[in-house]
Amino acid sequence: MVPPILSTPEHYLELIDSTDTFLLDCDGVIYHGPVVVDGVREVLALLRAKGKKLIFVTNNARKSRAMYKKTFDKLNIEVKEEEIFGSAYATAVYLSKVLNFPKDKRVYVIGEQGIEDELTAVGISHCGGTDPEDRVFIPSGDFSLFKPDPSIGAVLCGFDMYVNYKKYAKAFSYLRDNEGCHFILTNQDATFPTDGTLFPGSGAMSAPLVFASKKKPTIVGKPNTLMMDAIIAEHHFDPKRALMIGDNLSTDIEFGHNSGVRTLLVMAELPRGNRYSATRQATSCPTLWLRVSVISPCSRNNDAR
Ligand SMILES: O=C(O)[C@H](O)[C@H](O)COP(=O)(O)O
Ligand SMILES: [Mg+2]
Repeated sequence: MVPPILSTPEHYLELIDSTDTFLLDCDGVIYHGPVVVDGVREVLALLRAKGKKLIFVTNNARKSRAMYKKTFDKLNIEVKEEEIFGSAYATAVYLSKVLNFPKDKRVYVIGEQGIEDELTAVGISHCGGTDPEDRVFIPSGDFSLFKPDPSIGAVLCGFDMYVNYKKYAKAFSYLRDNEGCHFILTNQDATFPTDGTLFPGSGAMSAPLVFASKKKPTIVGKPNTLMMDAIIAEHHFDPKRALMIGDNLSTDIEFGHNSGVRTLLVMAELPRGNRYSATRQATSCPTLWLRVSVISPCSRNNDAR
């Protein structure tokens, strides 16, 4: 039986032997911004040598799977494109395979290239996103720009460093006027770990739209099981012999618990020496030491919430 805190090599080997599929979070586990966590390459090589299935599960919707593949190559981390499962890809799969999004409708995107590329890849028409027309400030008080567009069948919001009032007002008007317009978030992370600290995440970018529209969005990414359903449909693994490794209690660890998958929480030493709680995400410190707690779904039932 794997103990809750792993402290000996035998504990780690027992954990590895009891797991066929490793679901690995990216930001805060594999890397912190441009810095690869110490020891990651060696651990991934060990798991591959033992014939383990590796799936890289990120809520970060800025990149498509192809873009992530280029990132991993640049960081000299061996990953196949089909092993990458980002929230942009999962959302495109959800729109095409679950919603059967109509071909004569378009998705209005608040987000970046990753979302646009994944929607295009599944044949879904979209607008907004990186369109320079929307990456502008409008003359204060000029609302003449906002015309109805019945072709919009969904508003999709993800990480967008160019978010602005024009984008929010367009998205809001489609949610307000278009009957049955879907409201979807790739994910709702509060913060994003990079550059030695935390910055506003996707959830902080979609919050104004959620607040103004008073609509409850469908959220595809972790901790929601929509993402796990899509991963299992593609990779066919046994959740009971899988392990979700993450740095964020409210996304990664909750994701494992919601899906009946054991979880492994990694934490990080802060540059200033005191330890992060994982809910605030690990930070830039490149050397993560694994003070690991393995929480299995069954033990979760006994956990005090
Ligand atoms: O704000 C976001 O989108 C997320 O914080 C961020 O990208 C998390 O990525 P993950 O830890 O799931 O790889
Ligand atoms: Mg993370």
